[in-house]
Amino acid sequence: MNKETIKKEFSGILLGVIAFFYIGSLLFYYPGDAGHLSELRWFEFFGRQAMEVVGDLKNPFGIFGARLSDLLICNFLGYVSIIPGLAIAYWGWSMARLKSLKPPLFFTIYTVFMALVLATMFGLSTAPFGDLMAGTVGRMLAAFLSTVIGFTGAWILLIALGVGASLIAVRLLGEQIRHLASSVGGAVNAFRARYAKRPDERRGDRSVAASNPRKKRRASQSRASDAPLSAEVPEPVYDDGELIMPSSPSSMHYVQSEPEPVNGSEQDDEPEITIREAVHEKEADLDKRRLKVRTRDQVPYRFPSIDLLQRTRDEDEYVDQSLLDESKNKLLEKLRIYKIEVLRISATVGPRVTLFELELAPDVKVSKITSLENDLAMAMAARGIRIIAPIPGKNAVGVEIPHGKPKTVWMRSVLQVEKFKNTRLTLPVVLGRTIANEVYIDDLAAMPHLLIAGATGAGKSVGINVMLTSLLYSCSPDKIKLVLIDPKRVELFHYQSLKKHFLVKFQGLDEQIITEPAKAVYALRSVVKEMELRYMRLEQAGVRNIADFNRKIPDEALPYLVVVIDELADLMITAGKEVEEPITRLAQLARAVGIHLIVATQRPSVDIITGIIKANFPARIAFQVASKVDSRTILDGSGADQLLGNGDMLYQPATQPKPERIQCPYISSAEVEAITSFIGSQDGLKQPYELPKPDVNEKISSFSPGGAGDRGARDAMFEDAANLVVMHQQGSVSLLQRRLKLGFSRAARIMDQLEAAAIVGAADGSKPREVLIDNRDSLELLLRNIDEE
Ligand SMILES: Nc1ncnc2c1ncn2[C@@H]1O[C@H](COP(=O)(O)OP(=O)(O)OP(=O)(O)O)[C@@H](O)[C@H]1O
Repeated sequence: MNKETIKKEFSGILLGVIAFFYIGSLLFYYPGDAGHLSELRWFEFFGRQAMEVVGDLKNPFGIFGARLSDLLICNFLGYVSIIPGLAIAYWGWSMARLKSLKPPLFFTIYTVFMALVLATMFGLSTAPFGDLMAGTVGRMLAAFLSTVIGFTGAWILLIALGVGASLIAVRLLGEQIRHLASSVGGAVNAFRARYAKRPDERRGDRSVAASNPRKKRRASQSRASDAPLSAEVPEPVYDDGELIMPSSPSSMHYVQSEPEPVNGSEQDDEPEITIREAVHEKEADLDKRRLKVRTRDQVPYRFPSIDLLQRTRDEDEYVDQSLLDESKNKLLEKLRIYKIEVLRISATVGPRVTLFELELAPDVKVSKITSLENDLAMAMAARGIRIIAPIPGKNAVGVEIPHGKPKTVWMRSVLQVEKFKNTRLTLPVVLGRTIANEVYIDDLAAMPHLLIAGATGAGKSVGINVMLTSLLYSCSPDKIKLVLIDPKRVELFHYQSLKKHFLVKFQGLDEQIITEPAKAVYALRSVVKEMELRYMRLEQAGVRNIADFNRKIPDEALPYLVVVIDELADLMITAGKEVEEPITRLAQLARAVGIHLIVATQRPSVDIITGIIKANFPARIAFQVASKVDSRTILDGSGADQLLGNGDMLYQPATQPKPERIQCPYISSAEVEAITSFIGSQDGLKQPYELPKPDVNEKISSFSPGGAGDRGARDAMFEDAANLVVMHQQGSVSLLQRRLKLGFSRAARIMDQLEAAAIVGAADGSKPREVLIDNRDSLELLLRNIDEE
């Protein structure tokens, strides 16, 4: 339990005690106590006289209780003053259960309002208890209303106000009230179930549990299997150690329907669920930073204000316990059928899915649970179930289950955080919120290129807009330039307004956003040429990368180039190799000179995302895809086929073993337009950033450095092979065969060339060769040096 939780629980308990004291004092109000209190001054609680007075008081809550009740009942709202005491209790409950504090706030307003209405009603009545119920304030309000709108008018108005307020309260608080009722009901049922058992049964349970807690669980499992219902449940069948799904429809029936508890103790055996607290990102006003800057050519530039993004209401953090319990029960029920014993369970409620972390009994094989993915999805009648077995770095298995209350993550909310405002990343791109509600920001410069795939409508274009918007909010036009290639013609046209600030200009082309495949090839070759020229400049300056160059010669600082291709398939179908070659070249070499690619496709098939493209894009995002095969193509594993669409995504950074589930924020076209128009309305830069003309006649691969000093003899795949070997740190011929789809003799020949270029060591029998180059930066330098020899 962390400090924050302890603090909240303590405040909750304190408020509960205050509510008890408040309500109790008023309930035990005794009119005669006022006479005794008049002997004391109002602040006198101690001393001999106070002790004597306490002895005479009838109110069991002492001097303070008697005074409080006298003040509120006689001078304020009479007995009706008790009602706001319920709100204090509700505050306490919400605090202790770590719930959102909005419902208690509504409830407080409602109870105070209703207390005023009821007190006035009692003030209007002529009943003998009217005075005590209404108090002075109630009487005054009643007198005022009956004077202004008459006796009948006052009643009509008060009834209308009371009914109206109650209807609004039921709308706003209905779910919470139901939940509160179900929590109380659940506790009562559990209590009744326990004590409904015969005393000898209870004794039996206790003795089993006392001797061995695990036996207790087994005992209840065997009781469950003795019940008539379990006759319908087929035993899971194993074939050669593999679990086979039971085919009997009756098993489905059993799972779908709520199983009758066999007896009261069935519920007791379920592990308690711990709800993990969501991460509370520290908010920060993005507009409270230096918004006005001067570009290098002394043109004033103003960053877009955060107010250009819609001010959307924060969604409630309220965790619907009943939905959570429902999912947990279904999950545990299913696992119980397959005899998978769970020791502990915790839940993290994310924007779209809940992650249940299950700690399994030591004798349960992890593979047993992974094989249940489809089965669980069917049992829960839900899409989007994903099993992470095990969760990296944890002694637990994760099961992600969509919850019934999906929340939209808004762009504004992910940018207005301290993490983004104070980021030190070179090219910060916000990707969304994790299941723990944390804002996930990554550095495009470190990725260093990003491949995005997802079925149509899954959220790729929104995702690209989110990334570009993050860059526009964090980088000035001096720092980044954009190369936008949009074969679909409709996705990136809003960025046309950035032409005077962020879009590059291609020599020989009029457009700044490229839409035709032939021009896309030209544009990509221009970028390759730019890369070559940048390498030359880096070399002249004697530095290794763009960051060092910009530090060394700030007056000639090079901007980072972000190349976005929204939709690769359209280009690959029409231009094939001509597109693949420059993309591969850039992906392999461009990082050091500050050129980064974001490539998206809705067709993650092997003819679009070729082995060579994939090998050079270690960071990948998968939105929802149609099939497991597509998921494997993009992520090398399943999972993306189980996503929910609308920005639900898996991000696989180059440095992590397993992808992370993130909900991409939503940004509308209108918001993108507002931002780009705002930038476009400012004075443009004096000089556009111009990319050089490509050497159209020269084949792209002519930039390939080869091995052994003999350029002509080098294989065309030499450089790809070098990158692959360095990336995997494994000098094996079979790796080249597999990843580059080469025959053995060609792969072996390339391996010899790599040895001649001192990229790998000499052959040592059947062992993989030693890789002599540690990282891609060193490889890039080496390749350039060999090329010049
Ligand atoms: N992060 C998100 N949050 C909420 N809704 C989203 C999100 N992303 C996308 N959507 C919804 O899905 C719709 C389609 O999204 P988008 O245009 O990004 O899909 P796409 O993958 O680019 O499709 P296509 O490949 O056909 O262009 C959006 O109009 C929006 O309604």
